Parts: sequence; C-alpha cells; structure tokens
Amino acid sequence: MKIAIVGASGRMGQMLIRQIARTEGCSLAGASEAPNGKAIGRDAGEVAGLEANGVKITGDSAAAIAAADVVIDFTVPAATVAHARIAAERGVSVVIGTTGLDPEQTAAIHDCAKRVPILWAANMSLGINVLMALVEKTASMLDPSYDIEIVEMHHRHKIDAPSGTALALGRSAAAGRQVKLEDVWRKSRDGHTGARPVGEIGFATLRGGEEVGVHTVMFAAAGERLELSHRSFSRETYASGAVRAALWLEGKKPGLYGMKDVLGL
Ligand SMILES: NC(=O)C1=CN([C@@H]2O[C@H](COP(=O)(O)OP(=O)(O)OC[C@H]3O[C@@H](n4cnc5c(N)ncnc54)[C@H](OP(=O)(O)O)[C@@H]3O)[C@@H](O)[C@H]2O)C=CC1
Ligand SMILES: O=C(O)C1=N[C@H](C(=O)O)C[C@H](O)C1
Repeated sequence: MKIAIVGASGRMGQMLIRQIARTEGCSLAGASEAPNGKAIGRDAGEVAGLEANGVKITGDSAAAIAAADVVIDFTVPAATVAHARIAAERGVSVVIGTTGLDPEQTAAIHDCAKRVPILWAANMSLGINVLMALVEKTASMLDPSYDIEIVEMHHRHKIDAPSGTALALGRSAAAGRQVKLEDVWRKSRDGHTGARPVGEIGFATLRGGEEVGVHTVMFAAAGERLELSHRSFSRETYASGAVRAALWLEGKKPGLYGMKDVLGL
C-alpha cells in the first residue's frame, strides 16, 4: 500500500515516516509540508532521522496525495479539511488524527466520507480505545451522584484544548449515561462558578514540558472516587495505530470509520 504523509516534518509526521519504514506491506509514496514549511525539498527519510529514502518533502499536498492509495493526516484543522477534499476528489482513502476541528470542519469531513473511506480517531492507541469502552461501561453502572471529571495533560506545544481524546472520553461517559455530551459538558471553570450541577461532565486541561499524553476519568461521589487513567510514553503507539488503520482501509467502502472498527472492540 502506498501511503502519503502530510505534515511530514511534524512530531507525528516524523514518527509516521519511521513507522512506515518498519511496517511490511506499505511504503512512503509522498510527503508534504505547509506551503512555506522549512523542510520542503529535503528527503523525508532524513527529516525523520532515517537514511535517505528518495521521497522529497513538497509544499504541494495535492501532488503527495495523488501519488498514494491512502493519506495519513496529523496536521491542523483547516489543512485536514483541505486534504480530505483533495483525497475525496482523487479517490484516495484517508486516516485523520488531527484534533480540534470545529462543527463546520467536522461536517466537511463527514461530507468527504460519502466519497472515500475515512478513518478518523482522536487517539489511535489501543490503550485509549480500551479505556473508552471501560468509561462507557463504568458510567452506565454508576448513577449521576458520581460526578464525572476528565483531566488531561499534554506537552507545552499543543494548540487545542481540551484534547480530542478528553472530549472522546467525555462522549463515552455521556453515552454510558444516555445523555448528549454537549448538554452536560463544562469545558473549563473560572471565577464564581456556583456549585457543581448534578450530571455535569467536567474537563480540566494541563499543559507543560514534553508530556506525550495523560488522561484520567474520575467518578467522584461523597464517600469514594473511582479513577480510570492512561498515560502515553511515546508517540509510537499513535503512529503504529495509524499505519495499522491505513492498511485496514484497503478495499473498504466510502464511510466514516473509527479505531473501534480497526481494533474490533
Ligand atoms: N489521533 C491521535 O492519535 C493523535 C493526534 N494528534 C493530533 O495530531 C495533530 C498534529 O500533532 P503534532 O504532530 O504534535 O503537531 P506538529 O505541529 O508537530 O505537526 C503538524 C504538522 O502539520 C504541518 N502543516 C500545517 N499546515 C499544513 C498544510 N497546509 N499542509 C501540510 N502540512 C501542514 C505543520 O507544519 P508547520 O509546523 O510548518 O506549520 C507541522 O509540521 C494535532 O491535532 C494533535 O492533536 C497527535 C498525536 C496523536
Ligand atoms: O497533541 C497531541 O500530542 C495529542 N493529541 C491528541 C488529542 O488531542 O487527544 C491525542 C494524544 O492525546 C496526543
């Protein structure tokens, strides 16, 4: 399978190039950066810390995507929408890891998924996807007197908050309670907030250092607190999930898929 990486010199882009190099059954067919990116013209293998692989990083994402069967996108929301539209026009499958898309951008991805298969997940790691199932089950077993709070910490470079994973965990908790997340979420607190309403799902965001990703879901009641927690020590876990997802997309019909489908959870 021929894979294109957009955002090739980013933290995830480099990790994905290394993951493709060590995975059987796939090869790097194209690599792109933002049109003014510093890595344009450089060898993608060298940028990722490997030997040269002959794939030059281009500022023309459409050309990189056209050379591939599937494009893997961990970039920024506006670029992700543009890449998905290009892929939909050219019949190229898409794996999206980008988080922080607004409702309009989300709708655009759903639209593209009518034309090509798209796998989109806020977190590609096996552990987080198992955690999502555990959170849904736990929320279904505990009544709303158990306050749900989701705490996440990431590296200082992260530009969206709460993390896509925290929001997805919130969605799992809301599904367990059979409510809509948007009806009960409190994405941040500041000032004279008043007492916590029953049934709210709260979020707290920490940023600092080079933390790869920590997520904890708390169920806090008067006499006890249950915590379900996950910590990533390396981005390799996301990259291996994304490449596995790309291989899984082969032969799939147009539609929007998630890691649950890939992992059979
Ligand atoms: N689903 C998952 O499992 C995971 C998701 N993520 C998400 O992935 C995204 C990227 O994270 P991360 O790798 O840390 O971020 P980085 O900032 O390190 O990488 C993003 C890359 O995208 C590039 N880019 C920006 N615009 C374009 C464009 N128009 N065309 C091509 N490339 C472009 C950036 O270039 P430049 O720097 O020049 O602007 C940069 O190299 C985030 O949304 C993050 O939340 C991260 C890890 C796991
Ligand atoms: O930006 C990151 O680094 C990460 N982003 C994703 C998110 O927003 O949940 C996944 C992971 O937590 C790392």
